[in-house]
Order: sequence, then structure tokens, then C-alpha cells
Amino acid sequence: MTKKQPLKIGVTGGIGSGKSTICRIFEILGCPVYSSDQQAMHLIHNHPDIIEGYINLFGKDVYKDGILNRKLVADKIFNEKQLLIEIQNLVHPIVRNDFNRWFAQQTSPAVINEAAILFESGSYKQMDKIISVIAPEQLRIERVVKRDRVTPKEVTNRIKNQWADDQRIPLSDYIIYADDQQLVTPQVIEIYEKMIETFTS
Ligand SMILES: CC(C)(COP(=O)(O)OP(=O)(O)OC[C@H]1O[C@@H](n2cnc3c(N)ncnc32)[C@H](O)[C@@H]1O)[C@@H](O)C(=O)NCCC(=O)NCCS
Ligand SMILES: Nc1ncnc2c1ncn2[C@@H]1O[C@H](COP(=O)(O)OP(=O)(O)OP(=O)(O)O)[C@@H](O)[C@H]1O
Repeated sequence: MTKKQPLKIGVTGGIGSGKSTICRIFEILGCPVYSSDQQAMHLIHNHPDIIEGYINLFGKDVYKDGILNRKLVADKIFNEKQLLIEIQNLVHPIVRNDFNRWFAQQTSPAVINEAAILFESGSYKQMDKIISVIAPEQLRIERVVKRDRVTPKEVTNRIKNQWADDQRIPLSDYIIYADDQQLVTPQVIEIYEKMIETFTS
């Protein structure tokens, strides 16, 4: 009897919407989580093709003592669309392969692929279900300014390179409202129970 594949659930949303916070709840419920942003950063520091690409595009000083100068790269790619496209064409296929390798080892009913740019990168097409995390833009900017100690401009520079919520919502199977007023845990539990029903039916 062939092993039933776990459900592939994409969790996406704009910067600071609350994806990572919500994925921690899914993890507690028993859903292994693959964080595309974190894995991308790991691969940016360890995959030879990516390291070579970043050095070719940003100069050898982009890595200092093996550590990427994130601010230098961010200031460039979020203000130069062509450069952002080149970087994404380099990084995303390698992250997608890495996710597929991780997924092949999973045995739980459902797994989560947390990716800020799930739609923008096209990776949503490989998902069985998609959850979009929604929060007002101004609140997201305030959260990221507080969390990362960056300027509002640095956050809006990223937001302008991401889909808007009204683009995500029509393509999403579930929506989680993660503004400060709505408790996210009950929303996560409700969606998880629906997904497990899907898997076991
Ligand atoms: C620009 C870099 C160096 C900034 O690193 P930093 O640690 O500050 O941010 P991190 O990678 O943790 O991303 C934080 C948030 O920035 C936003 N963001 C990151 N990359 C992108 C992108 N290509 N397009 C839009 N938003 C992005 C997302 O909301 C993400 O959650 C890094 O994000 C990068 O190299 N991005 C390009 C590769 C990529 O697309 N990574 C996304 C995951 S596949
Ligand atoms: N529902 C919520 N209510 C209040 N604060 C929240 C909520 N969800 C997340 N936060 C806070 O907002 C900040 C951003 O949350 P989180 O890191 O989960 O967002 P994210 O979507 O993963 O961000 P990024 O796209 O940068 O990875 C964090 O400091 C977190 O503690």
C-alpha cells in the first residue's frame, strides 16, 4: 500500500503579519514547519552556487567573516527590481529543492511551508492548501520596526515588493486575521481540525 503523502499547507502573508507566530502554534498541534525564509538564509550562507551569485552581484565584501551583509543586500534588492528578480531566480529553485528533500522525509498528516513570498515565488502551485495571514499594513510596519529595529521606510521597501492582501485572499483556502484584536490560536485550531478532516477523509 503506497504511503499517503502529508498535506502540503502553505502559510504566507506580508512582512510582520504574524506568520512565524502562527506557525509555532501549528507546530505545537503536530504540524512540522519548513520556514522558507530561515532555510533561504541558511542556504545563502552555505550553498556554493548562492554564495558565488551573491558575490558576483554585490561584490566580495557582501560576506564578512562568512556573514552576509543583510542591510547592504536589502537596501539594493528592494530598490532595484531587476536585481531582486536575479536574486530570486538564483535562490528560489534551490530553496524549492531543499523543501522537496525535507518534505520527502515527513510522515505527519500535514506539514507547513511558511513562506513570505509563497505567491510571488510561484511556490503556492505546489501546495494542497494555502493559508494567508492578514494584518493591517500600518500595524505590520510598527511590529517590524519594533522587532527588527529598522526604519518604517526599510519595511515599506519590502512591502512594495510583495503582493497586497487583496491579491492573496482570492487565492487562499483559509484566512487568519492576526491583528492585535483577534486571537489567532482559535483560528489556527479551527483550520487545523478542518485540514485533518480533509486528510483522513
Ligand atoms: C534581503 C535579505 C538579505 C534580507 O535578510 P533579512 O534577514 O533582513 O530578512 P529575511 O530574509 O529574514 O526576510 C525577512 C522578511 O523580508 C521579506 N523578504 C525577504 N525576501 C524577500 C523578497 N525576495 N521579496 C519580498 N519580500 C522579501 C519577507 O517578508 C521576509 O519574511 C534576504 O531577505 C534575501 O537575501 N532575500 C532574497 C532571497 C529571498 O527571496 N528570500 C526569501 C525566502 S525564499
Ligand atoms: N496576533 C498578534 N498580535 C500581536 N503581535 C503579534 C501578533 N502576531 C505577531 N505579532 C508580533 O509581530 C511581530 C511579527 O510577527 P512574526 O515574526 O510572526 O511575523 P512574520 O509574518 O513571520 O514576519 P516576517 O515576514 O518578517 O517573517 C513579532 O514581534 C510578533 O511577536
